[in-house]
Amino acid sequence: MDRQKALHQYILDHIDEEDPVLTELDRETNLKVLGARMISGHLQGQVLTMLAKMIRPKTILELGTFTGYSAICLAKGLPEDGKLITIEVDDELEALAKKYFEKAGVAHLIEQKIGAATELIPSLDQSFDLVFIDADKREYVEYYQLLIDKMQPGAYIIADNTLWSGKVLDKPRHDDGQTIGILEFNKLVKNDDRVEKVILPLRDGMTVIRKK
Ligand SMILES: C[S@@+](CC[C@H](N)C(=O)[O-])C[C@H]1O[C@@H](n2cnc3c(N)ncnc32)[C@H](O)[C@@H]1O
Repeated sequence: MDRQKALHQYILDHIDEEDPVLTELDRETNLKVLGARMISGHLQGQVLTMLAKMIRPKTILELGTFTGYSAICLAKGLPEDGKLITIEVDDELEALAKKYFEKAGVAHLIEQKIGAATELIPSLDQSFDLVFIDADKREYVEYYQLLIDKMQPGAYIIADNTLWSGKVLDKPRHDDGQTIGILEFNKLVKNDDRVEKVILPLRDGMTVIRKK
């Protein structure tokens, strides 16, 4: 085992164990769903739960449900009267995610919406204490622009994959819309004086943004 992998294993050995329901969800996702590597996984999931418990949101919006792993982790930080709305464009994932929301005992806290995030966000007539952006990398800038004005001071956005496998360091090919999207998003956030921001070098990079 190389040193990086050994350290990762050391971390896993010294944090809380994964909820067995999440282990089962991870396994079923890997067996049945294309693109299973997109799932958050134990370390990132645990960080999301911890951040949600620290931020203590009453309302959470997630863009990019996939099979529901991160939604469950975030919902664990909600109070009993809290609510998480999660948006996913692929309707074939809805039933699997719902099954695990029920198994994890958080279904009553979660509302699933099926459709494109940019079309659904404007129809949401509430503000959110925490937003987790994890949908189409080409659209991160648009998601941010649709959401940031509606957010209250002290509200947070967490954006996933902001280091994009290190591709942020290289000049992107002109047809690589995802890398271009992430680069533009990172630049926009860096230059936006309305927010405080930090990039956590966790997994594929996670930016934590706080509205001032
Ligand atoms: C990286 S995965 C999300 C992983 C999930 N948050 C987790 O941690 O398990 C991205 C998801 O966003 C969805 N997606 C892509 N474009 C979208 C869009 N325009 N609107 C809503 N969802 C979208 C994809 O279908 C995919 O399921």
